[in-house]
Amino acid sequence: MDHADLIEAARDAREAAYAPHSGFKVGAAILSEGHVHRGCNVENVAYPEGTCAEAGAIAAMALAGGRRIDAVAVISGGAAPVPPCGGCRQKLNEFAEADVPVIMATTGGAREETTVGALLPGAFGAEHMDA
Ligand SMILES: O=c1ccn([C@H]2C[C@H](O)[C@@H](CO)O2)c(=O)[nH]1
Ligand SMILES: [Zn+2]
Repeated sequence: MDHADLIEAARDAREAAYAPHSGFKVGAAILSEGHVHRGCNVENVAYPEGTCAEAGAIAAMALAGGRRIDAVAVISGGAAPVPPCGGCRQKLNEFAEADVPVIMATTGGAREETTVGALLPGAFGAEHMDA
């Protein structure tokens, strides 16, 4: 499973996005121990209740028993690749090491790559809970 395949999985998930309020469809795919888990954004007329594609993919991973993120791909339809929102950065950090790649793509073919650690420097983690 290379990054191009993970982007294709995210592209497929994006087709299922429910985004009548923003019109902005997003798909995400997580590689976890050889398995791919996908998610799409699901909006709500009560806008804050909408959920991101990344959150959906994390939920799918957890349901399947996955507890480790090895790579993430996110795809959207705008001109520039979209990075995960702040809340999703924290959600990803729960299951990913700092060096885990995050590939951000557009349906038009643009592509950027960063890491979970670069997206959330100084993250609050379990180590901060030590008594
Ligand atoms: O990384 C992102 C950024 C935005 N969105 C969604 C949330 C909302 O439904 C729409 C516009 O913000 O895009 C995601 O799913 N993932
Ligand atoms: Zn988000």
